[in-house]
Amino acid sequence: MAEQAIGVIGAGTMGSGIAQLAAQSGYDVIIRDVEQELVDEGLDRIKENLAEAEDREIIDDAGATFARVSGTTDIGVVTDEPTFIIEAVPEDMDLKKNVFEELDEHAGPNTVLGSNTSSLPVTEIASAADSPERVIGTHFFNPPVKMELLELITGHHTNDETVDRAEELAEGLGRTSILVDDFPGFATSRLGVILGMEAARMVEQGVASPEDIDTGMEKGYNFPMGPLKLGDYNGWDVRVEIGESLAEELGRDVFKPPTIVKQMVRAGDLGVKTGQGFYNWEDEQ
Ligand SMILES: NC(=O)c1ccc[n+]([C@@H]2O[C@H](COP(=O)([O-])OP(=O)(O)OC[C@H]3O[C@@H](n4cnc5c(N)ncnc54)[C@H](O)[C@@H]3O)[C@@H](O)[C@H]2O)c1
Repeated sequence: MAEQAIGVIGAGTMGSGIAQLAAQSGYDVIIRDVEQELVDEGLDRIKENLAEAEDREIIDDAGATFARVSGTTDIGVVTDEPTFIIEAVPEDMDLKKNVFEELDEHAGPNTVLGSNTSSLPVTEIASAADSPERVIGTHFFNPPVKMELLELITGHHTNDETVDRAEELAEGLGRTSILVDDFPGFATSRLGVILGMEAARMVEQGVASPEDIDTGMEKGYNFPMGPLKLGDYNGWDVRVEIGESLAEELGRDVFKPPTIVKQMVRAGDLGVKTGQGFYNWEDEQ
């Protein structure tokens, strides 16, 4: 089934980014948040980003693209037309389960339900739905319009049709998809977090400067961006949270954040978003 309309739950950073990507790819999109003000903020962000994309000649007509996007606070409206709905509410299991219970109740039987979780078990999120076979992890990267990967995560009950529909959607959105089983850290965070934590441990031990460690990986291993710079972009608070949860789930110390990272987080040096991480980003604010 080719999707015509996409529903997005949550109009925050990722929800608005996914909605923008879908609109740019030719889909009609309806985005839902809990308050009208939040819906409007999400829509404004999409409108601004589309105008910028037009200025940079990435799209032809920002107005026509934005006309494909609408917003609502009503669960009945967001589940009315779309046959693929992507949840992008905060990373909280109870919240996500409530959303999936509600979506499962309202959405028609042909609707696939995707979760943009970056670390929570998809199987547990899906357990809130009466039809867990139509639930799949659809993990986009930030910002969704620029990052080409879509990590698809199959829960214990996810069926083949759901996987096919998610892979078709990835193609429709111009993303490259990978298919991953529901293991802690999926395929990307599991490797990415180790690299970031180990690079930070190397700074702590005085092995080399952040610049030299990153340059080593960029020039020697052909990484487009070194692990410390990437951690600054992701935010070390988010990295610490994922690292600690993976250390516990997988029972491996290599995921544990070193003291230098914990101290940076305590001091509020989270990376690009606060202007300081392993690098200074004040000029980029
Ligand atoms: N930010 C990132 O870099 C990133 C990258 C990949 C994945 N993710 C994942 O994406 C998800 C969303 O993250 P975010 O950064 O966009 O969060 P965010 O806080 O920017 O946005 C979440 C939005 O969801 C809304 N919301 C809460 N409950 C809702 C409900 N019941 N119905 C509709 N909307 C509701 C909130 O009001 C908020 O506007 C999380 O699971 C996160 O782990 C984030």
